[in-house]
Amino acid sequence: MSPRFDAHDPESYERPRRRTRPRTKDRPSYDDAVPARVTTVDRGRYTCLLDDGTVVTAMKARPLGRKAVVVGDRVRLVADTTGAEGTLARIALVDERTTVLRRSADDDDPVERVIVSNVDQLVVVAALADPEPRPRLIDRAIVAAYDAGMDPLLCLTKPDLADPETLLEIYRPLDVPWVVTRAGTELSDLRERLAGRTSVLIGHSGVGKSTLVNGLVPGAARSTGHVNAVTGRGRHTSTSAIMLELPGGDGWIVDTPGIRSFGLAHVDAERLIDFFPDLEVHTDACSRGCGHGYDAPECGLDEALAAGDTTPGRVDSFRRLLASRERAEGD
Ligand SMILES: Nc1nc2c(ncn2[C@@H]2O[C@H](COP(=O)(O)OP(=O)(O)OP(=O)(O)O)[C@@H](O)[C@H]2O)c(=O)[nH]1
Repeated sequence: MSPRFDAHDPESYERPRRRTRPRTKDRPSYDDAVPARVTTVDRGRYTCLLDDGTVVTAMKARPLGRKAVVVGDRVRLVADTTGAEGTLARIALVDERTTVLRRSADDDDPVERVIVSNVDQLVVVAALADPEPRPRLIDRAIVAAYDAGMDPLLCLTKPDLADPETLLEIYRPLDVPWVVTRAGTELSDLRERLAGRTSVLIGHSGVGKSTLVNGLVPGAARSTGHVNAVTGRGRHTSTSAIMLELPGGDGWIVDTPGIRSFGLAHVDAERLIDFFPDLEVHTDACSRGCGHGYDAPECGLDEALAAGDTTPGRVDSFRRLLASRERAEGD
């Protein structure tokens, strides 16, 4: 059996004897701890990148307890940080996160998962066909981005299979920037948007995210799958989030496993309308207390629909999301 503590464990040295001194809450200062960034997590092992490019494998130090450490976290490492084969560092501290992207499996799921931290742009990758685009999932992801204080970017893939125009008609009125990418091309529009930023890529399985990542970061070797002809779904070929530096040090991307749902249990139903700015402008004339839902009487959204100032698809997307959130909050 391996010992529970070793010489590097911050709690193990100068451990007071119980009878002579009361237990202190003071933690070691970690002055010598080495700053690093978590690039991927696999079964309790954290791959961390030091500022000088050294890749170090680490585990959590005991004082962190059950605190989650996620991809994107800026951490302080102690113990062996050489990165030499077979060595293991310890994550002693996690720096305060500037942003966190969370999602729950469903809107009423109390278990929230932090997917990634410290990113400033959320790239919603959606295929124009194979699998069919799912505007409601896209809308949810955009809401999640705004809620997390990140800038959304819509990235539409597989333009050789369907005309982007159909989907762009929905999203053009929003202020959400978009790019269209095709596998095997330069990806220059996307690169421009990613330059100098830290971006997380999310999207339903099979939309071509791994293909994009491989195009952006040569050598990333993200495995690509084939879309199942029957279900239209990818095979979930990517299993864990991973953070990669763009060539030339021009920013970072985080590739996440394909997702099927994007629960928003943490977003207040009342605030939802703020995340649909193209619809929000039509609610000025609504009476106080108007919830803008399906059954709201004399709602500005219905007037806008009647006047042709918005589309049924957009209003429906908002109202479905609202109904789902209200149901969850009423539980
Ligand atoms: N026609 C066409 N096919 C593409 C394009 N980009 C990717 N594909 C194909 O779409 C399939 C799925 O691509 P992946 O990159 O594996 O998709 P993913 O989103 O990473 O899927 P997961 O790994 O399951 O999350 C592959 O067969 C790709 O070759 C494109 O621009 N056009």
